[in-house]
This record gives sequence, structure tokens and C-alpha cells, in this order.
Amino acid sequence: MSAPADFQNEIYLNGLGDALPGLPTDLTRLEALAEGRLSAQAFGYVAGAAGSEATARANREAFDRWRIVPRMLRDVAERDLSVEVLGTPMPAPVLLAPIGVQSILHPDGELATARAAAGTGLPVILSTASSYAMEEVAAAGGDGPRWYQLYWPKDRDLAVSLLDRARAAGYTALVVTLDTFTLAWRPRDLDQAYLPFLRGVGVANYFSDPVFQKAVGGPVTDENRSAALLHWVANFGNPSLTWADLAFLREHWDGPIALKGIQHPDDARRAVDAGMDGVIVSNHGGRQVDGAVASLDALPAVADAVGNRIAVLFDSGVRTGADAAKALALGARAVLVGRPYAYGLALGGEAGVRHVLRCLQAELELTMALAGLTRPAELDLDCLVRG
Ligand SMILES: Cc1cc2nc3c(=O)[nH]c(=O)nc-3n(C[C@H](O)[C@H](O)[C@H](O)COP(=O)(O)O)c2cc1C
Ligand SMILES: CC(C)CC(=O)C(=O)O
Repeated sequence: MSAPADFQNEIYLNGLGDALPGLPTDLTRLEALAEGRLSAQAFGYVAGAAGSEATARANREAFDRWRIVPRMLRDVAERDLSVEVLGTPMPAPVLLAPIGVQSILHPDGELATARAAAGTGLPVILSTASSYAMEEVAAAGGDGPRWYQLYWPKDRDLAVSLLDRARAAGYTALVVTLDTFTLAWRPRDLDQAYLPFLRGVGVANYFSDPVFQKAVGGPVTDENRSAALLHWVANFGNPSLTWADLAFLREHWDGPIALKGIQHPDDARRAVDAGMDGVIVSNHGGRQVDGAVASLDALPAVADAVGNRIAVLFDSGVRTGADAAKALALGARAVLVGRPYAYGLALGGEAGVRHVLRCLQAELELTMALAGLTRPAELDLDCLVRG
């Protein structure tokens, strides 16, 4: 694996090399290409968002309201984008956001994603709703860094079992998604009456779990499949959870924990008070509360509230290296990228995901260097103006 900026030279000198020939390097173009490759239902599920999709659009527009102010003559010959977040060293401040049901995009789903991520050294955050069991994905990812994302089920024994399995399979940090205890009003999926889970996609971690199996009377077979799906529906999320419940997670997970879906500074402060190690400023890519604040607009106040006490991560709308640089300048330690790698997966499997990650990493490094910056820690509000 060559250094990120060398990827640019490799493309000019040799074409796209081991990345997928013909895949654009402007990642904003992937969505339209993926639409041509996927069923209308799968595309609608991935590209879609809540309600009128105003928040999904706002996520993108927010980046345009900030502009980078490049600085000159600062010796940027030596660059190092590596950071450590929640105990995990990574070559650049970029992680793969948890995306469930990836086999609707490509038959190899999360296995291909884990292989591609391991090749770059960027951490993958595996969804509880993955199409392959977490142990299989861990095996595919080998030595690559991996975190586990929990959808906190109603059944506490099932939650503990998922955490125990994740720890045993080498997932080192826990991401607890708070904003999706139930799916939002998503017109594209409603209009097509489409939910991957009801077709048995995204339930692998549940169906393979001993606590889940006990609850449905044994391993899931054709005979009890419908009952198992109903049990999944009844258990998936828990709207009754409160801040007090976080003590339970602390008790059952001894590694770092980050809360995903934080948008208000008071919630970020509560995360610190609850002994959490990080927050992820996110509106789930606009998929949950239509009309919610753009994620980038929520970031500065959260970063301010938290200071250096715990890690602040960011997602929702990152499509370019410049987007990542802006989020870092506004207070994020690292960004998560979502849909772009999902489209890479749809268009080229493992090579498609690798292409997206290498492009994003290279573009971030070049953007920073040309702006006079050699390290992520140098990105701060001084680097930006309101556009
Ligand atoms: C198809 C799809 C599935 C997702 N599944 C999950 C999931 O299982 N768990 C989770 O925490 N977030 C999930 N997300 C949200 C992402 O982790 C992330 O917050 C979002 O995609 C970021 O926005 P972006 O797509 O604009 O980069 C999903 C997003 C998409 C598009
Ligand atoms: C509800 C999940 C299982 C998947 C998800 O997070 C999403 O579709 O946004």
C-alpha cells in the first residue's frame, strides 16, 4: 500500500492500478452510478433519508458554508496524517461508518468491506445489523482495526451476549447508536414497502446468537424463521432507555465506548458525566429526524462543550477530503464516511471500497498540504472562514 499522496502519482503514471478502472475519483459521482447498478429498492434504502430528506441535503450544504484559507511557505514536505482515537492508531483520521445489511449492495457485503479497510489500516465499525456474523467479518478483516456498533436490544442478556462475542472476536471499541431505536419515516422505503430485515438480511448477528436462539426455541430454521423475525422486530431497539442505563454498558464493556447520534452540547456533557470515552456527532446521514440540524452545524458547540475531555468524532455528509478537513477544523478528531463506501461496494466489491478509501485519504492529505498543514492537530478554526 503506497502512501496516500502517492496514489495520485500512481493514477497519473499507471492508471487506476489495483483500484477499479473507470470508477470516478470525485466521490460525489458514485451515487448516480450506483443507482444504475442496484435494484430500485436497494438503492432507495441506501440513498434515502427521512421525510422530505431536508436534513440529508442540509448535511451537504453545511460544508459549503465554510471555506479553507490556505497558508503558504510552511514546509509541508513531511506529512503525517496518523492519529489515535479510542486507543486505536490509524493512518488517517477516517473510519468506516457502521452500515448494516451490506449484502443488498454486493454479495460479499461486510466481508469485502472488512478486507478493503484492513488493506488501508483504517478502522471499520461493524453494525449489529450486518449481513454476516461478526466473527466471520473479523476473520475477513484479519489484523485490521475493528470496532463494534451496538443496536441496544430490549433483552439485556442478548445485549451482553453481543458484547461478549464482539470482545472475543477482537473488536476493541464500542459504538452505541442512540438515534435509531426505531426506523424513522422513510418515504422511499415506505413507498416500495421495502425493509431488508423482513427478507432476512441484517439479522446474522441475532440469528447466530445463543441467547437469541434460546429465546426462539433453538437454531433458526425454515420452521421458526417467521417467529425469529418477529422476535427480532420486538427486540431490535428500546425506546425506554435513559442516561442512567449507560452504567449497564460500562459494567459489561471494559474497552472504550462512544455514543453515536449526539447533536446537542448538553447531551455531549452528559456523555462525559456518564464516563463515556467519545461522542459521534451524527444525524445518521439524515435518515432519522427530518428537519434536524445539519450535522456539521451541530459540531462546534459539541466540541466546545466537551473540550479535550473525550474524543469527538463526526459523520453525515462527508464526501471529499475538503469535507473531512473542515470537520476536523471544527473540532472533530476523526470523521466517519458512510454512503460513499457503500456505493464503492456496490460498484466494485472490495476493490470499490478500497478505491473510495484511498481517494478520500489522498484527497485529505493533498488538501491539507496545499493549505499549509502537515498534521490533523493543526486543523482549527483559524484554517476556515464562513463562505
Ligand atoms: C444503508 C445505511 C445503513 C446504515 N446502517 C447503520 C447501522 O447499522 N448502524 C449505525 O449506527 N448507523 C447506520 N447508518 C448510518 C451511518 O453509520 C452514518 O451515520 C451515515 O451513513 C453517515 O452519513 P453519510 O452516509 O452521509 O456519510 C447507516 C447508513 C446507511 C446509508
Ligand atoms: C436500523 C438499522 C438496522 C439500519 C440503519 O441504521 C439505517 O438503515 O439507517
